[in-house]
Amino acid sequence: MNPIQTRRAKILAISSSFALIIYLIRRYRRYVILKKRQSFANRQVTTTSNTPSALPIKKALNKQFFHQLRVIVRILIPRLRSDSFLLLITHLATLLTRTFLSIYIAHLDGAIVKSLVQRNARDFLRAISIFLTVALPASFINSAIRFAESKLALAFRSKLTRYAYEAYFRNQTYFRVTNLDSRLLTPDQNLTDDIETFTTTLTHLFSHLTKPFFDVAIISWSLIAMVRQRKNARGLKEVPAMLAVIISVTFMALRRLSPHFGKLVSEEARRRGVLRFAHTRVIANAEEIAFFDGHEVEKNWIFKLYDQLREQTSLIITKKLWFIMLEQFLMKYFWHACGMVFIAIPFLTYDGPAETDDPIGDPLGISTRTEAFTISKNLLASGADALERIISSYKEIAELAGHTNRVYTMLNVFDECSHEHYQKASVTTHEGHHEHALSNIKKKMTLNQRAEGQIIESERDIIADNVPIITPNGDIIVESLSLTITPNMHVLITGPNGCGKSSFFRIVRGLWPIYSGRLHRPKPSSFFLIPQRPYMCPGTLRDQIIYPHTANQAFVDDNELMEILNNVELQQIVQREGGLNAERDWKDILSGGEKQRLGLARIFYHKPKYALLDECTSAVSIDVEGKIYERAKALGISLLTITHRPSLWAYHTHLLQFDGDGRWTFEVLNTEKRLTLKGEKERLESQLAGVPEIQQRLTELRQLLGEGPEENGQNEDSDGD
Ligand SMILES: Nc1ncnc2c1ncn2[C@@H]1O[C@H](COP(=O)(O)OP(=O)(O)OP(=O)(O)O)[C@@H](O)[C@H]1O
Repeated sequence: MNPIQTRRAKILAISSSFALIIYLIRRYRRYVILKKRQSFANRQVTTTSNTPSALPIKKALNKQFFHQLRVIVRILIPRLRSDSFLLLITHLATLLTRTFLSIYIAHLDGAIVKSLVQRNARDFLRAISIFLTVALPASFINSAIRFAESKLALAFRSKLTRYAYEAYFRNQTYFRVTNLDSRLLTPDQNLTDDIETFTTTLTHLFSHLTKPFFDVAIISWSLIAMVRQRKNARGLKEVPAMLAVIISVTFMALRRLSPHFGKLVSEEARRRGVLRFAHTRVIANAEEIAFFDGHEVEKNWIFKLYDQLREQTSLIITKKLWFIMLEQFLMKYFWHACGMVFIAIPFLTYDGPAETDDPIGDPLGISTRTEAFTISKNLLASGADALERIISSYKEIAELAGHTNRVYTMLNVFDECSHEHYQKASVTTHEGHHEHALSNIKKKMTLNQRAEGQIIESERDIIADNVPIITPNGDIIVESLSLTITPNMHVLITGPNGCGKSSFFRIVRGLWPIYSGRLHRPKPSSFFLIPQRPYMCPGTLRDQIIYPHTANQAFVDDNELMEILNNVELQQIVQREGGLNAERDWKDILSGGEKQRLGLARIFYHKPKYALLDECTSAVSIDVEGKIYERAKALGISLLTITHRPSLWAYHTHLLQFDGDGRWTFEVLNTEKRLTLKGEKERLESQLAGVPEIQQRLTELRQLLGEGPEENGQNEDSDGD
């Protein structure tokens, strides 16, 4: 190296180190500021809104992102011999083959140009035929890359979906995430859209990053090999350092100016989920909305949600406009100019002998130079393209961080809910005001407290020992409940609305956690709940009766099924609907009373120890209701009934009464006495109901007779005198 070159290299090294130090200092200052802001924000947030969009993307892109990605990748590729790993290797192989083919084609292109400059028709035809021969496998490889990418995305999606569904349906997690936890607003969207978007983005990014890395490595090696051949050209040795500086400057500029795409797309996905949820609600409640002509309310709400989504999408599009412009300027035009300068260096600084293998046809070596130029230009263009993809994938990585966070949060919430660790935010309005104003609820438990009550499996009895009834929001409905229910009891449960009757069932069945005390109860299959609106599952009439069994698990034949339908006076629908194997949309084609009777048919099929009947005969006529109760009792099923109908009192032996203020009584039910008391109460009520009208008439009569309000007695007295 001559002294000028040495000085130049020193200046370059010092300035690069200086730039690096300044960059590191600025990054550190930025990190400190961000940390301060974050801790301040944490102090401000009172609710536990753990939605992925609330996470700062810078944080998500660092340690947290890599941790989350590692956890998910272990699910995607559980073993080296799994199908997803084999597909990954196939995908890598196609990408690598494509890179080698690109280099080969760049050289072939150079040979074609050289033969043209030399006016050598034979070489030209030979190069063209090789080009066409190579085009065939090259086209296949191009298509194979997409094929392998799509197959890999599908394999990843299937693995993750299977894993998530298993977790979702384990330990009643599907109930817990929506009822006992508030971290996932729309688990349906997490399970479908989010998984799909995540796996597609991941595989796309994988090929978008892997191929450019191969390209850069192999093209650099190719270019270096070409540089080595040009021993007489000056200024080529500085090219790698100059390249490094240009690439770092571009990367730093883009990173600094890049909007927070991860946070932006995560928020967009959240808003999309909320919009879809609103549509689902309209479909589920279409009949009620149509009855009230309430579509204006729904329409306005859905438009509002759509506008919020549109605003977010529009924001992303606008941010992308300026960012892509910057990207294009730096990586297309600026790099192109730099590339041309680098290519020009060996041509302009060459001072060796004439480069030609054909001193007669091309004494100045023009064809060789043109060939070298074409190859270098093609290689540099491919290299620049690869680098552009690596750098521009920064925003895709940021987006991937957003999707990763959503999927990871979903899996984490599923896992925690299945282990009874819940996080529930207090209910707030959009403005952030607390909405809870239940007048009859006296106390509120600290949210997110661990459920420390004991559940002990008993042989037959239900024994509650100081068990509180606490809603998932932390409202204490009953502070302590202690009672014993044995299978020969039939318990009537009454009390005002919202006093905790249905909640008692949820506690007994184990849907809500028990925060203290002890609950002895038989195994869950000993209970069968029939709600006011029984769930009609998809499938045949037979499936409705034996739910949740499937046809394969059914343990009764058709005659017995007809007998069961007879018990609920519903045998006529078999013929009407076309047999036990008829498939219908049962939710829509049956009347309210028929659905309730079909629901009740299930207890005659399953014959549980305890039937939990939650106002499930409100649409059934009183005589049929009575028959059903008698038949169920004859089968030895213990009935726990929530009802407001006195007609059902006669079928029960005990009464559990809540007063709505947290107090309760449990006693033997004396139906006759109770009916007498009720009759007397109703008589007095009807007498009292007439009193205001009598008083009103009396006032009118006094006015007509010209008597003052207090004159009545006195006047009569004076008349008499
Ligand atoms: N999933 C839930 N999350 C939070 N609070 C709930 C939930 N379900 C019910 N609650 C609250 O628990 C209280 C008791 O509800 P429950 O359903 O037990 O009432 P109920 O006595 O059966 O009333 P009704 O006669 O109207 O059916 C109510 O204040 C209700 O708002």
